[in-house]
Amino acid sequence: MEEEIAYLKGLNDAQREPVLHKDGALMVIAGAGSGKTRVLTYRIAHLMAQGVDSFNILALTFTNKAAREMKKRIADIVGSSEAKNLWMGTFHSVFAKLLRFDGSKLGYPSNFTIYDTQDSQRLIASIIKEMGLDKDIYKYKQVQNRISSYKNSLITVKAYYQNPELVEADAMAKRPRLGEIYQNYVDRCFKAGAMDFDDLLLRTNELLTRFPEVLMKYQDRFRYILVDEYQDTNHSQYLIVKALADRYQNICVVGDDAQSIYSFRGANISNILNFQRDYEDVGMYRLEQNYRSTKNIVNAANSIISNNKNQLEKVVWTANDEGNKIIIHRSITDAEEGRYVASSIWDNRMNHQMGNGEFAVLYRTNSQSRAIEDALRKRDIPYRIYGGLSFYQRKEIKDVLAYLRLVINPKDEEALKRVVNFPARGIGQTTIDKLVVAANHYGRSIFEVMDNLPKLNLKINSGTQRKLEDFVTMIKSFQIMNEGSDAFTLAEHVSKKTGLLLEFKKDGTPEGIGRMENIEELLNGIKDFVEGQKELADATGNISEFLEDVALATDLDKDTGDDDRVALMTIHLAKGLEFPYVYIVGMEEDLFPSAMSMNTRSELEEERRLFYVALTRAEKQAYLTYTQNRYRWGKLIDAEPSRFLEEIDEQYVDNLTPVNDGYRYKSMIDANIFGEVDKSKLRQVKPQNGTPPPVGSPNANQLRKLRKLKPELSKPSKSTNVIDPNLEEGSLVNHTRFGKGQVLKIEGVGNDKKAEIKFERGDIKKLLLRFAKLEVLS
Ligand SMILES: Nc1ncnc2c1ncn2[C@@H]1O[C@H](COP(=O)(O)OP(=O)(O)OP(=O)(O)O)[C@@H](O)[C@H]1O
Ligand SMILES: [Mg+2]
Repeated sequence: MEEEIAYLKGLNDAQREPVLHKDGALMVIAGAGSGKTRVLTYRIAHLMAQGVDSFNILALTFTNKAAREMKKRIADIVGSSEAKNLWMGTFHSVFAKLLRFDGSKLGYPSNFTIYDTQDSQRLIASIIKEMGLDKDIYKYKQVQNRISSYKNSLITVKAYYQNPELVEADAMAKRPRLGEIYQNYVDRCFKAGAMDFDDLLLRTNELLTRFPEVLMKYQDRFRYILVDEYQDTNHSQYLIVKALADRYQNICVVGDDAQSIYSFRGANISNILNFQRDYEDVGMYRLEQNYRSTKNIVNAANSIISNNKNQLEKVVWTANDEGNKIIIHRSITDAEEGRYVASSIWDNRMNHQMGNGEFAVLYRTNSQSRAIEDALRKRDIPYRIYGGLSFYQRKEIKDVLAYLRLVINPKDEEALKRVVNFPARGIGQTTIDKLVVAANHYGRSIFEVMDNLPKLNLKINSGTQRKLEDFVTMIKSFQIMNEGSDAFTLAEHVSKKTGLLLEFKKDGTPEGIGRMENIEELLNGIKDFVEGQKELADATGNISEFLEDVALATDLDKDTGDDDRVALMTIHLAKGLEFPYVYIVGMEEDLFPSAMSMNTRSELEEERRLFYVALTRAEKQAYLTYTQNRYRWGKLIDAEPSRFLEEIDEQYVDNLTPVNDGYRYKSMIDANIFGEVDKSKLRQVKPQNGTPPPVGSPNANQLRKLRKLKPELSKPSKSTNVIDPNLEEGSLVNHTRFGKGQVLKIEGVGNDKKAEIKFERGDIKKLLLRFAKLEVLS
């Protein structure tokens, strides 16, 4: 009879079993893309179809987005609005809701505030300051981490003091007063009627243990409990689930030990291993068929994860197409990496009629988004940053840009209003209002009014008048400096001289420091821009060129309501999601694997699982990119390719083409993949030193050597080229930044040789061949 239920046709045999499993405990352990989430979804639909009241079902997902999608899918399957009644969401959102009902028993108001991580960090930073502790020893982020991990292990302040090992460990780490900070922090949150993220779990546990009648109520309510991504539940979450499921034991969990990536937040893989011990008569299911990805991607992912010693035995295969090989791309700088990603997305969109939403760019840390964002903006490719603000939307970035705009155009009113009193210099709103009135009256700009105060009787007191004049003088001094300086030199000077950097630095809060770091990152970007402009024969690299560049770009920030955007996010956030095209950027040692996670085997294995998660997000095509040099704090750092690149079985990878400056992955690879360029027409550039380049993909050994091969060029500014003798008028070329184009004209000799090129994007540029990153296609 069950075979007749139409929706079960959407499942294979192995998936159908756990969906149809009767009451009791069951667990599905299976690799990425094998339909675990699908099983969970269908099981809920099936329960409802069998008459289980939707009010009695609790489903815990990894993201709220996943919950929304699941609800929609369930509504589709059971064809009713009943799905609305399901309690479904992340642990945090579901238990925040529960605490709003019953948290009053613990003394919290029902409208308690939820502190996000930044709020918590800020509070901890001020407690450290108030206690007069050394902030270099008591680093607020570390302290917050520590407190968070105690909470997730249900170690209250009292329990902390009762555990000599913990107290000792903190004392050894020169933080003997950590317990006091913890106590103060808890008190302050409580007094403020606030819970932090960890409290949402900790207090739920407290509620369920201290008040049996509350526990009974929810046990009775949630007769069926389902948990996605079970491998990443922490101890606190584990205990909540266990308590709630204890009465009926109708619990279904799905997970993949190979995708456990939150142990740094206390996730505990033993939850999976102990499941059979925790419940009676557990139904165990395995799924092996991956429906998401091509054979190449599935096999490559398997080859990576096989390097981990600690893992459950598992098979993953797919009946999907072979697909394209994974593309590895090397660039000289992170900016070039961004441009490669943008141009590749551009090409894929064109050649495969793809929407922007079918692309994702994944990175290990948030700050990597800047270079990618810059490149996407330049190509007018809409994107969305998940889990953070887009770079140019940030307040401090807008502040710096406002000053720079004023240097170029003091009449820029918005810019002037934004910064005339920031950092604060005692120019109040009344004064500004007077200036605006006068400006309107005389038909002049506010700046001009400010510049002529003695002649205009505006009834502004002499003290304020002086402050206004100082501001004018400062902007004028920037203008003078601008005449002989490039954009970076000026921007750095402006950031310091205006007091912006200092303002955020002395603020001392985590937020202030974050803002300061963002300004540094902006300066990195400007520096890189200046280097790039050196290629252009008619560019100077000054600030107005930079601003023009950004102005075009920032238009993209305006929300057009268009949801078709490239997704940018950290790998951690990408868990459970899927995209046809996935770019994993920054495949470099110390970045991925992260420098902070290489001390023990288990840390390294977690990084490897993270890589496995990243790669298995891709349906059709995966790109892995890395760069030889990366800007950090305005300095160029040598980077080595990630060890993970070597770990992929080479048969699934399309790799580098050697060129004269050591090796370089060339954009011919992607051109070739998408059938635009006949590979045989691509010439290989001869090496300078006479040794013929190895042909084809390098093997692991070659890659290893490559990792050791120090980049010849430690700064892009020095990266002068040997001009390709085949370059002539009419040649088809590919530029790392501007894409494909045709040479219209060549002029000059020697170091001055320039080419005028019409690019496919529509613009004509004159490039200095000595610097231009050009490749001759034919
Ligand atoms: N039997 C099936 N028929 C068709 N498509 C399927 C089937 N099973 C799964 N899929 C599709 O395969 C993709 C992967 O499924 P799903 O997201 O459920 O896998 P998962 O095991 O949860 O993956 P992850 O480990 O990444 O969370 C989804 O697009 C899903 O709709
Ligand atoms: Mg899933």
